[in-house]
Amino acid sequence: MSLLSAARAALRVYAAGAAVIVAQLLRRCLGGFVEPVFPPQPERVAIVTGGTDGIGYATAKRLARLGMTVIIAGNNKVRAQEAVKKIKEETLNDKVEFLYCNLASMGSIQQFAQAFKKKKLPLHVLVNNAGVMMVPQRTMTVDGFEEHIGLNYLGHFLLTNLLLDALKDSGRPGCTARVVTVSSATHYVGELDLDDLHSSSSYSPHAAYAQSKLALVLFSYHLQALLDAQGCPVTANVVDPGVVNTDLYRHVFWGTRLVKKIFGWWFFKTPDEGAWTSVYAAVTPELEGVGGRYLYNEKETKSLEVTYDLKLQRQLWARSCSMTGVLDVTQEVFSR
Ligand SMILES: NC(=O)c1ccc[n+]([C@@H]2O[C@H](COP(=O)([O-])OP(=O)(O)OC[C@H]3O[C@@H](n4cnc5c(N)ncnc54)[C@H](O)[C@@H]3O)[C@@H](O)[C@H]2O)c1
Repeated sequence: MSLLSAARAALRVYAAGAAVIVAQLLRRCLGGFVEPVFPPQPERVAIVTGGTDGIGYATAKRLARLGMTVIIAGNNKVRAQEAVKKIKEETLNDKVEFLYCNLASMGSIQQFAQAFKKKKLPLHVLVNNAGVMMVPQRTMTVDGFEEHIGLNYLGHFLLTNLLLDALKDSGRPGCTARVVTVSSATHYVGELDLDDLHSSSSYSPHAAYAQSKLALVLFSYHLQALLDAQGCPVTANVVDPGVVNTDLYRHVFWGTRLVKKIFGWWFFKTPDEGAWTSVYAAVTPELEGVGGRYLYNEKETKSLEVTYDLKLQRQLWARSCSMTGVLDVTQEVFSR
């Protein structure tokens, strides 16, 4: 990627963020964000990736408050112990635990899935939330994938596929299991380079992040199409949390970090507000049996036009299967 294209990618990502911030500011001025109310979910089990911090922590806490059994999947044991203790204390729900899962390692994801299955628990909700943003230097995962596409996208692709049988076994018509995947408004400015998903020819942290978030939208839509074709009681939706005051911004330009520090309380959503759409997708009766939607501020909205391109969805799915060793059943399922 030339210097010019990298600058263009950065400008596009910042413009996407700025547009969301203006919309959030307007909403704050016009009455703010109204906390949604959800029904209790005492019998249901959820996994939340990246549930130790930020939006994931707020999501895990809200699900625990609704009475769910919550498993936090993450790669930071110390943060996880604190998070589990705090959630238990604040929600008075003891059914919260941590299971180690480094999404930047396919081996670790496989071990996580095995450890979860050993527990013989059902699985009703999988929240694919963890992520990294704008890592300055091109960094590789354990398996040699560029970190944004490897962790944010391929990690969740593999995890979801490994847990799909548990979700299918736990869902029932009228009470479907749900896959909730956290994307971002940056997907609107993302470009998918199927010939160079790992940015090996040149690297832009902004383009790499936006690409990973675009891939997650395409993934969710194709997953829903496969689930529909198989008649499975599982839905897959994708959520956009808005611009949220978390540590995700640790790598952004220092000027942006300064603005966030001073005005974050006003411009940004709180992590709790940022979690509402994930929780909505995970539990609201309004979405019973409804999948393949892009959700923002607890409402359906349109994602980038190219995300509805069925051929691109299939191509990305096939490429992801070959990179992660997942069996691609697309052809078989659609030719039945
Ligand atoms: N904060 C925002 O404004 C914003 C906007 C749009 C989308 N998002 C998305 O929301 C999600 C949560 O982000 P956040 O803002 O809460 O950021 P955060 O940095 O507070 O949390 C990210 C979480 O991901 C986990 N994680 C990172 N690397 C991991 C790995 N290798 N294995 C397992 N877990 C790992 C971290 O431990 C942490 O719990 C991300 O997918 C992000 O892209 C955030």
